[in-house]
Amino acid sequence: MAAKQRSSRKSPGITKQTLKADSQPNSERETIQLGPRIDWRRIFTRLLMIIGIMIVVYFSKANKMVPFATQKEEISKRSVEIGCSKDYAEELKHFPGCTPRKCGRVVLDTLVSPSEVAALLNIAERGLSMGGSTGGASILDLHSGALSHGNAFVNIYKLEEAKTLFTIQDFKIYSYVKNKIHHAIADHFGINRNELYLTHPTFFSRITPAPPQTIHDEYWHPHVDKETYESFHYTSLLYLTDYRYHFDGGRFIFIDKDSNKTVEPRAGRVSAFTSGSENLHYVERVTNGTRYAITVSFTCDQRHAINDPMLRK
Ligand SMILES: O=C(O)CCC(=O)C(=O)O
Ligand SMILES: [Fe+2]
Repeated sequence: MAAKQRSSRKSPGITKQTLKADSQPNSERETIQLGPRIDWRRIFTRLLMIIGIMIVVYFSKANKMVPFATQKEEISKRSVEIGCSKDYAEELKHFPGCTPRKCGRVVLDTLVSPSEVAALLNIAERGLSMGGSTGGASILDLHSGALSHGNAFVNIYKLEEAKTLFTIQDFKIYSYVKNKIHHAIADHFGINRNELYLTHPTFFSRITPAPPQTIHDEYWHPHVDKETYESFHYTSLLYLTDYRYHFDGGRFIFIDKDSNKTVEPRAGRVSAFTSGSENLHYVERVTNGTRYAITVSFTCDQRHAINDPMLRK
């Protein structure tokens, strides 16, 4: 009876031979067990722990912020080359002299002078004072006239009160700086400048911490410029205010596999990069102050070229 009870309680790892041995005296029974028992529970727990550690290491690496350009340093030129994504395959056939073959990023802090930055910031402030988004992100596009206004856009050139807002000098400086950026991009990426064109949208941006009201206020989503704006081949940003002095948050972040790379806005800093998925990026939410920048965009496709803006009477 006792033996029967024991056999009904048998557990994994106990062999026929052990059961037979049950009938032996206690001291002998212990030594007769066959081989070590496999503790599956322990193995499973260890495995879970290892997987957990691997996940933590992976994500901590992916979220690690490595500065590419801090606000404090003045960088005459800093660049990094990155393998081009496949995004350009088709365009390489159509625009061989312009489509990126050498992809990457470049930061130039001395291309645009402080007085040019001051003049451009002044244009942005004047223009945006005529409108502005109810949410945190406002734009002013001098080419099309688009100006954020409440939860929508108006044409600044149709606003009576904006008729005398801009001068010829404003447009001159805007085009002059744009041309410098155009040349610098062509030089850096080794392409023919005559086959590279300014494209839409090229615009001033103003970002504040105000809560978003529409999708246009949500600038912080990771994106690829070439997907958001189809015509883009090269994106550049000219920052007009300084990270940590004029605003908090608002750093530009490249999302790379190994770690993220940050570009801290600095007045006069030009940050240019190829617009494909090799340069997935986002802008951190601005938590304090006001951030001003200009997005200056370039295409290799002449059908998407835009002209310099002109004073309208
Ligand atoms: O303002 C910036 O730093 C970047 C904005 C941006 O990513 C965009 O307009 O696509
Ligand atoms: Fe972007």
